[in-house]
Amino acid sequence: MNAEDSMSIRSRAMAALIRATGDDPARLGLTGTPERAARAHAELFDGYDINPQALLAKAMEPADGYAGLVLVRGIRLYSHCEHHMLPMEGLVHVGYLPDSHLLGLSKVARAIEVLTRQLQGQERLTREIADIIEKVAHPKGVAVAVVARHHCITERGVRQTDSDTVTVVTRGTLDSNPGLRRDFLGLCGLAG
Ligand SMILES: Nc1nc2c(ncn2[C@@H]2O[C@H](COP(=O)(O)OP(=O)(O)OP(=O)(O)O)[C@@H](O)[C@H]2O)c(=O)[nH]1
Ligand SMILES: [Zn+2]
Repeated sequence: MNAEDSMSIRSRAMAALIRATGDDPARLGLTGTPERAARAHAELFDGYDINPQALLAKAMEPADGYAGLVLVRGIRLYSHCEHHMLPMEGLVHVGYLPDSHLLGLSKVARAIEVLTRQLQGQERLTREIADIIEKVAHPKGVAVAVVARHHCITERGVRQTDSDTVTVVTRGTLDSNPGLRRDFLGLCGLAG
């Protein structure tokens, strides 16, 4: 679908949603709202046309003797759950044990942002982040933890306002070596 078609579909959908809400998209305060909301929607879901793996691969460098754990902690997460299309927000922590190459630190956050600008499930997002790091850097181990609050849980439905969800994927030595796994969780503030 071309960009013009997709914006026109979004604008019409936003006007229909306003009507279904019980309001009138033609009233003064809502002038331009369907088009504005359509632009915001397109911006929040612009992760479909970018390849996160290619983005991550842009800034690789030789490990040059560094063989320790690399942790990129506290990457801001703002995404939308595929169940309700409501926001989920929180933090992503990424750790890997390099083999021959290091990843550009900013590219880790950039690649994650691409994945978050799609409809997501927290478990799938966690796995997809681990997948692309494995494919691009071929590290000895990789670990990804996501801590997120889902508005579908906190703001509606069961309304568990204090509940968050933690997901952890570990691969390679970060999975098989309990000490390394514990180090990762501890450095992320997730160990007992
Ligand atoms: N596993 C998983 N579940 C999620 C995620 N986001 C939302 N959900 C859940 O998806 C489920 C959808 O359940 P349904 O019964 O179809 O939807 P619902 O009637 O709106 O359910 P309630 O939220 O319980 O009111 C709910 O239990 C949500 O909490 C996620 O990222 N991962
Ligand atoms: Zn949801």
